Amino acid sequence: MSTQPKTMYEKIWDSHFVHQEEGQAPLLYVDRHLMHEVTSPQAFEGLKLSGRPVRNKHSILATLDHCVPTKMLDRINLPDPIGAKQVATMIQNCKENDLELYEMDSQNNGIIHVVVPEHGFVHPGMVTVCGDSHTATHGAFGALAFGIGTSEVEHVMATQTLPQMKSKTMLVKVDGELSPLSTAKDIALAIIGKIGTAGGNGHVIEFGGEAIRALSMEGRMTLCNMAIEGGARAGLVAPDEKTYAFLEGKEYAPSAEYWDDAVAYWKSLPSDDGAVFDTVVELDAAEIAPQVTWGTSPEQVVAVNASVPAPADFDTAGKANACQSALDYMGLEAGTPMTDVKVDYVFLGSCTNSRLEDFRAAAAVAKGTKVADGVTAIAVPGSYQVKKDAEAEGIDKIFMDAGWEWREPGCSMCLAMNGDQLKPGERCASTSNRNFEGRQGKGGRTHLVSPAMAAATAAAGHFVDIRTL
Ligand SMILES: CC(C)[C@H](C(=O)O)[C@@H](O)C(=O)O
Ligand code: SF4
Repeated sequence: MSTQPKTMYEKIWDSHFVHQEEGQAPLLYVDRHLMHEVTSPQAFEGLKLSGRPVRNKHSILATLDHCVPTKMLDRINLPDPIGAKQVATMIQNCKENDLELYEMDSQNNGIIHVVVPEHGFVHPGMVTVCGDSHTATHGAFGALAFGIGTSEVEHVMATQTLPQMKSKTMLVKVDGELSPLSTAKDIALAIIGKIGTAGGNGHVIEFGGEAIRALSMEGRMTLCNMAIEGGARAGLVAPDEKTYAFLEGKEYAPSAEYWDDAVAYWKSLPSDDGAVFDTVVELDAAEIAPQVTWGTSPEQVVAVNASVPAPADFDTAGKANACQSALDYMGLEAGTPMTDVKVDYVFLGSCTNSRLEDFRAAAAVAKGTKVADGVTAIAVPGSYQVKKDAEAEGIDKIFMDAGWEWREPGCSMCLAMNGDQLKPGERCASTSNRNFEGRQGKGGRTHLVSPAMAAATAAAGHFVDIRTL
């Protein structure tokens, strides 16, 4: 019997396909359902109105992250009434449905895409959904993980399935060796710079190649987190020894009794030799310099030693116009070296770059420095676990000695929903994933960078080519 070689996406798809009604989207089985306070209230409401119970409460893990202030006193008494309502509603909904929720004062609390891996909740081969676009993060484990809308959240809660059209497959192959000062964040930005924010439309991306295999699990999470910014439905990295080692012993990982069977199954998941992808993109890791975005879309990105581009540098009228409007919004002049661009704020955090590895990389650069005059720098761990681990290594002290603020976990200044935000016109070096207009506060200007780049920027007051430090 000859079997057609399959991609990892096709294998996960086939093993989760439940049914397809004539003329309708296929139904996929959902293994894991992640939740936060912003996108679930109407779903619970709908479920209640239709008198349906949650089908499998063990498939759900919830946290509070988006509306959560990162200053301790504000967490005790939430200053924003809308955020307070979302938080209270989430607590109530989880109580009523007997769901596990990492409340604000729990040592498990943090950003959903940071706490879920910490507990080993998502395993290779699982279909994982959440009412949040950065669910793609969990593709780092070789899980098919993607964001869904609120009505779909209700559908999954009620049925444990999701109507879903099959995506095309894209292989992004990054071979060669990354320079020690470039990171997974730089790979992600370089890929988006190459394919554009619509480049992955309609596709699930599998990241492969030597440079991806060489990444830590944290690095793979950073990369998959940003797959969505390249337009893809999801990002995937094949599971390997690093994946198994990361999961082993974690609370929701398979127990010792089932471990060998689980690993044997996970080993069957990587794309077969000869599997055909609809699209293939190749990059050379050695050519990826530390990146910094200059515009209002993640594809508007350059190497830190380059200059702000001009509309004439782009080959389509659409891109030239987008360049001009980005320059206007960002208050930048074409031709300015990126390293001359001064910042007011530095944000180290978000589900892209707020894990221990990110804090170590930033602390290595921040150590012995002082935040430049006029700059505010905040370090926001992705979870209490990260905070605790970082503090055990003295990382909090390194940042505070350098004049940074050391905060409680949450989405924080990744998006302006919790009190952490820029004032109009302020410019920020940010380790998050989106630099859209107003993303970090109305009129705020965001430049996306890696953690080490953020730390160097805080000390200098302007962007720095960390390769010259
Ligand atoms: C609030 C939520 C729906 C949103 C998302 O889907 O990504 C947020 O997490 C973001 O990063 O913009
Ligand atoms: S940290 Fe940012 S990108 Fe991640 S879930 Fe929160 S708001 Fe979304």
